[in-house]
Amino acid sequence: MDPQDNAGLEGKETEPGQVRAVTSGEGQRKKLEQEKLSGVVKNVHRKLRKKYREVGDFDKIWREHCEDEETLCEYAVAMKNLADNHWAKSSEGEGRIEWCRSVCQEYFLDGGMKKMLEKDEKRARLAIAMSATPLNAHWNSAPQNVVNLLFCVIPRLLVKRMGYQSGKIRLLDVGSCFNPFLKFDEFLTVGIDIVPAVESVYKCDFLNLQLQQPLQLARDAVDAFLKQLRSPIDALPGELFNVVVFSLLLSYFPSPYQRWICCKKAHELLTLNGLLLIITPDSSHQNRHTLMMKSWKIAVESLGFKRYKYVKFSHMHLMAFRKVSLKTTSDLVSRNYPEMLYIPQDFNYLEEEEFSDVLIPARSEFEEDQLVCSFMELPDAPYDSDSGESQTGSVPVQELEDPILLQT
Ligand SMILES: C[S@@+](CC[C@H](N)C(=O)[O-])C[C@H]1O[C@@H](n2cnc3c(N)ncnc32)[C@H](O)[C@@H]1O
Repeated sequence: MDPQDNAGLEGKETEPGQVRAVTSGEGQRKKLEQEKLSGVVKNVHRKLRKKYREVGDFDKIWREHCEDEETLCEYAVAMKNLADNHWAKSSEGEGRIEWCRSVCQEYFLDGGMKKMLEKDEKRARLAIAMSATPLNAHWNSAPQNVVNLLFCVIPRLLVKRMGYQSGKIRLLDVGSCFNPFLKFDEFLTVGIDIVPAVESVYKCDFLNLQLQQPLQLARDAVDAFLKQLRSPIDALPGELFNVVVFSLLLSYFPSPYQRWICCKKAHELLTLNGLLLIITPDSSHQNRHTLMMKSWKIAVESLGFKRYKYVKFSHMHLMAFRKVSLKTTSDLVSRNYPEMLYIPQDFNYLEEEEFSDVLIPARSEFEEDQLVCSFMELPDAPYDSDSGESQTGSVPVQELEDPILLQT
């Protein structure tokens, strides 16, 4: 052993109960390796952004990017190495995957979705009752067809449209890289990536994925369809998945428009009441980008989602959105929703630190707040939970967990 390695001992567990001495030399080597690997990843993102700023034509630079196999392979190897040897031990690394898993468990398996549906149903009943019965009218005098609608038709529709009822949760992991969800039994996982780092991930460019008509098949047949998929995937039927995951995917793209396209595709690929899970890196403190996250919420909800959970880890934001409507809002153009999916790096001409402890603030907080305020002048999306919930005085648990909502 290198004598230098004995300097500055750190404790590290090897087997339960046994503590091995690890040298600061080893720690230093690991740190350097991690820096080198995240440097590879960051460089790819930077280059893509730089090219986008210079050339402007995203389709062209994306084609060239996807053809640059050497760079992409280096990226995939670096990501896998980070995941296997560095992030796995940190709460953030494994934490984001565990968070996705626990949200899905609570929602699909422990009654979360049912609760949300009951809430939706109550709201729908109330809305119909308000519009169909004269003010102060007694329930007994409501016309028979309204009663029928309220108590027979809507509940049946809701059950039919639950999307997930039993069996494995069908999960699409976009930008999967090393297929972190494959190990969980409750999921039927489909991992896709432009450069898979492991064999179980299918090669697929999500931005150019063609969407087809939904399959009209029973659950088992849909599961069988997913199990027989082969690389590369160029097209998929709509309404196929119960969950779509974008873990550290959206910040890969240099413009908000590509992030928007991804969210729109996720909406089409999800069954009604399915979940879109978005994780995006941000090492600044919890409140630094509150308005940016509010802006994302409005943009994503305009597609027919409703935010269900939000949490901030030290280095990332984690959001869960439910698909609550088959339609997206019709007023997409005038409100410019795609632009609302911005990240600080979009404006940052000096390069930034994405996965590090400190995000270099290129714009002052004042400048950033000004920019976001221009978005905030827009009225809230139709499914804004802030307004509805607080009026009734009932504060559901998931809203309490949502620091952004509490602040606003
Ligand atoms: C930062 S890595 C995240 C990997 C993994 N999801 C995680 O959380 O650690 C981003 C991944 O997205 C992939 N990716 C980027 N654009 C994509 C696209 N259009 N379609 C599919 N995958 C894409 C990249 O190849 C890369 O593996």
